[in-house]
This record gives sequence, structure tokens and C-alpha cells, in this order.
Amino acid sequence: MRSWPAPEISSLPGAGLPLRLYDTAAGEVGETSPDPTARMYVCGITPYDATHIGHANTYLAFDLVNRAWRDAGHRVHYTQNATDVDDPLLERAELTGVDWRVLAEDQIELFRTDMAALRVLPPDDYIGVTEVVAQVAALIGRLKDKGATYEVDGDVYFAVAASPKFGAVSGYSEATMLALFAERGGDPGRPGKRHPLDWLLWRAERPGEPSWPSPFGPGRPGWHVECTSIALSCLGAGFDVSGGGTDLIFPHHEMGASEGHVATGEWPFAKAYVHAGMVALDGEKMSKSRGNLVFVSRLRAAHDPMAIRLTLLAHHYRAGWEWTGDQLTAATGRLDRWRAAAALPGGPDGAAVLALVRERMAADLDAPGALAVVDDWAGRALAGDHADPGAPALVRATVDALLGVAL
Ligand SMILES: Nc1ncnc2c1ncn2[C@@H]1O[C@H](COS(=O)(=O)NC(=O)[C@@H](N)CS)[C@@H](O)[C@H]1O
Ligand SMILES: [Zn+2]
Repeated sequence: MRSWPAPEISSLPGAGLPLRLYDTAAGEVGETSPDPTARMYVCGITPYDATHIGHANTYLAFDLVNRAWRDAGHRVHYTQNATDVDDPLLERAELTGVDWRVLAEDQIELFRTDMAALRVLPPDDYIGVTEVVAQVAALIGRLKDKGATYEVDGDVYFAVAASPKFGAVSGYSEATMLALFAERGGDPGRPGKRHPLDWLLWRAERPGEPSWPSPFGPGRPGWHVECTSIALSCLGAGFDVSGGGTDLIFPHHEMGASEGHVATGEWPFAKAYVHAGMVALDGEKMSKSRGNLVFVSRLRAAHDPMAIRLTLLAHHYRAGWEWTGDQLTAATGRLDRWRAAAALPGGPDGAAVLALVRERMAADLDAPGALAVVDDWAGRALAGDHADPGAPALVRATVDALLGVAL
């Protein structure tokens, strides 16, 4: 699938510091040490109810990773999927009387438009599951050849007992796993399974459901294996970052890592598992199932997308937080102040701003800290400190390249 147009990235003098990120599997911040081309897989949307602020918060986090790696001198190979066939999508299509393919296409186009407006750098590979079903089936075949699968009434399951590393990503207890698995699309109680945590790799065709041919009969892929297959085919095992919101830690990223490990024999599947915090509204996680959604496209009708971006940047990417309209008002004020300061004939030392913003972003993406650095510079510039005539241009370039905000 087509991704979206890439925004320009201002060039900056010098280079950024090695990026440090919190790795869920390690339970601590560690230094990413990518090759000259860093490799990142970020789970894409299930295309309905796009693009809500929760989605945007997560994709912005990995946009900051992308920008920090580029500033540190790396190229970035960025892969993202779209789960354009899956139970919740089919249910929504049924509910709204829209053909599921049309719903997916419309929502993916809205997502592209929102991402471009927020100046999120596009992935190099933007792949819909329906484009790669045969490839996914081939991966399931590899898992079958390794003896890691079995069938229940025609559906193909991954046997959790076949994965020596299961649990290494989340570190959750079995009780937590069982609860989250049931909540997030799993079927722990299905009769005929060997273990409650065994998960679906291939769902045999049901009447009225889309299906594709496969060596195990007509049907469609399970959720986790689609991402494993696309990450392996585009990036290869041992890629640098597997990204998503914290609700993907388990079962999605845990089970995907087990599939990748058993299929390739290599560990880790991803060197770091990086997760963005949940955005809430009225005390509840913003989610499709709850319907408490604030949409980027609606906000864009009345607000500068850069103010929306700054609202998100004001929170640390790992912090869960609550969306309130006054935050957007505050961000609009910040954007106006930054733009006024960047339009002045000079300001306080610009090189210091670049160095401090680089240091903040390399420290597990401390965007709030970076915003404070620019706030301080803008405040002093607007108060009449115009010592460095080159500062406004350098600050503008810094804010663009590292924070993605166009002044
Ligand atoms: N309220 C929220 N706050 C932060 N991130 C969220 C929120 N809701 C969803 N996300 C993140 O947005 C991304 C897309 O979510 S999604 O549309 O439900 N799609 C999926 O999770 C799958 N298609 C991944 S393969 C995921 O990384 C998810 O963790
Ligand atoms: Zn995924």
C-alpha cells in the first residue's frame, strides 16, 4: 500500500547522541545500537475509528525515535502494517452496513491524511495484511514444520509449550496473561486447546467471512502472526525496535516474539520492545470499544495540526495521560510564542538550544524536557535577548528536525 508524503527534515550542524530507550523486555532504559540503517517495526492501525488521539500519541512516539536516529547519523528502515482484516473490523463493517474492504480503505486514507498533517515521517513499507496472506500462511507452515502448531476444528494454533522464551517480553504472571488474553481477542477457554494461552495462527473459513486459500485450507490469518511475518520479511530477525502502545505488550508482542523465535531460531526477535502510554478520556482509556474517542481529523478542522502535535509532545511518550481541551489551548499559546520568537532578528545562543534538545531527546525521548528548553529560549528572546542573530533559524531547524514541529 501507498504510505503518505514525507515532510522535509531541516538539516542540523553536528550529530545527535546515541538514542536511549526504555525496553519493556529489559525493564529499563538502554542504549539502542543500530547498524548504519536502523530497523523499526511499528504496529499499524486496525482501520476503523481512525485516527484518534490515542493512535496519534503512539505514532508520534515512534516518529521521535525515527527523527532522533536520523539526527544521530542513521538511515531508518521503518515498516508498519495495517490490520485490514480482523474480527473487530468485520464486526464494525457488519454493524454499519459497510463493505469491510471499503471501510478499511476509507479509514486508512483518513489515517494517512492525519499522519501527514501531524508531520509524522511515513514508513518505508506500509503493508496491509490482505496484501501478504500467502506470505503469512508460509510462516505458519514454517511453524508447523517445527512442530509448534496443532489444529482445533480446522483452526491452526501455536502451542505455547513450543516457545522457550514465552514471557520474556512482558514478564507478566500467568494469571495476568490469562486475563489480558481474554480481554484482547484471545480464547483461553476454548475446548480442545492444549493450553489456555495457545493462540490462533489461522482461522478456518466461516460462512460470510472473507477467506484465502492456504496449505491448511481456506481461512484468514490470526492477528499476531501477521506482524511477525511482515517484520521478518521487511526487516529480518533482531531488528532494533518493535513499537506500539502498552496494550500491545501482551498478548500481541509477546506472542509475536515467540513466533519469530521459533520460526527463525534467533533471539531476540526485536532488540527492544518500546511501548507508548495510553491516552484516556473521562477517566477511561480512549478506545474504540468504549467509543470515547477524540479524532485528529475533527480537531484539525479548528486547530493548527502543530498545536495538536505540541499537545502530545507535552507528555512523556510512556506516560499514560488524560486528554482535555485546555491542553490544546495551552499548546496553541506555546506554538504562537515559539513562532513569534523564531521571527525575531536574534535570540539567546542557538547552539545551546540544539545541544540541550539533543540531550533531552536522546534520554528516552524526554520531549517535555525539550519543550522546556525551547520555552526558555523563546521567553528570553521575546524579552529582548537577541545576542545570537543565527539563533532563530537554528532553533526553527532544531524544532523541526527533532520534534517535527513546523514554526
Ligand atoms: N488510547 C490509546 N492510547 C495510546 N495508544 C493507543 C490507544 N489506543 C490504541 N493505541 C495504539 O494505537 C495503535 C493502533 O491500535 S489499533 O488501531 O487498535 N490497532 C492495533 O492495535 C493492531 N492493528 C496492531 S497490529 C497500537 O499501537 C495501539 O497500542
Ligand atoms: Zn502488530
